[in-house]
Amino acid sequence: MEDGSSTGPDSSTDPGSGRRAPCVVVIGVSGTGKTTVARLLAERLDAPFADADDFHRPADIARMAAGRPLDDAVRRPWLESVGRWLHEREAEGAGCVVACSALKRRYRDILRAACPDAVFLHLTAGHDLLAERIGRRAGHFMPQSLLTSQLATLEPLEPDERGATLFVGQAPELIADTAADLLARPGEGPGEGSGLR
Ligand SMILES: Nc1ncnc2c1ncn2[C@@H]1O[C@H](COP(=O)(O)OP(=O)(O)OP(=O)(O)O)[C@@H](O)[C@H]1O
Ligand SMILES: O=C(O)[C@H](O)[C@@H](O)[C@H](O)[C@H](O)CO
Repeated sequence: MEDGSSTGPDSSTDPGSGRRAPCVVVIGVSGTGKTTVARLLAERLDAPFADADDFHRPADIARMAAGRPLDDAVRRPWLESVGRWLHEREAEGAGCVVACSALKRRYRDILRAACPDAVFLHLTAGHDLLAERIGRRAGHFMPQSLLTSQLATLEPLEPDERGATLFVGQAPELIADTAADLLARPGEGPGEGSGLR
């Protein structure tokens, strides 16, 4: 629609919907498939992808590999660096997808402070499915023994947090399709807990 107005959509706005390209944070405990699903979702959205594991200090990777969980103090600078990545991508306007555990509400607050429009997709599954997936995964620093601590630390999305929760029993491609669909229709989800808030 050409009306000569100077207040039309900027380069970050989907001309079809008038919405900005989303900045998505795929969250959840170890083994839920954050990296796998976030990568597929980024492809579907044609948006930049990052894995928050790549932002950890080597000493923190070594700590987790040795079976010692990170604590709030150690996670803060890591989350702030993930927040800077989100902030930069938001400024570029092409949307983005990052896989980042962001287990606690206050961790997500750090990311939201950097990127206020961030949408959180929480991937969930029960202990046994996750333990089985982590056990089968090769070449990753995260030991299965930290799953208990991850689940104990987890604070699910609260009602005022923008996002949705997806159970990960299906193939990763189907989960990414569902996520892309939810993002394309915010506010039209099938109901509390399953739609995008
Ligand atoms: N939906 C799925 N169905 C079956 N296997 C999956 C699914 N999603 C991921 N996997 C497999 O489960 C393992 C864990 O996936 P992934 O590394 O993506 O999880 P993650 O949440 O990023 O874990 P971490 O936080 O420990 O890095 C991988 O071997 C992956 O191939
Ligand atoms: O906050 C944390 O405890 C860490 O971010 C972990 O979640 C790991 O990085 C991840 O799960 C392993 O890949």
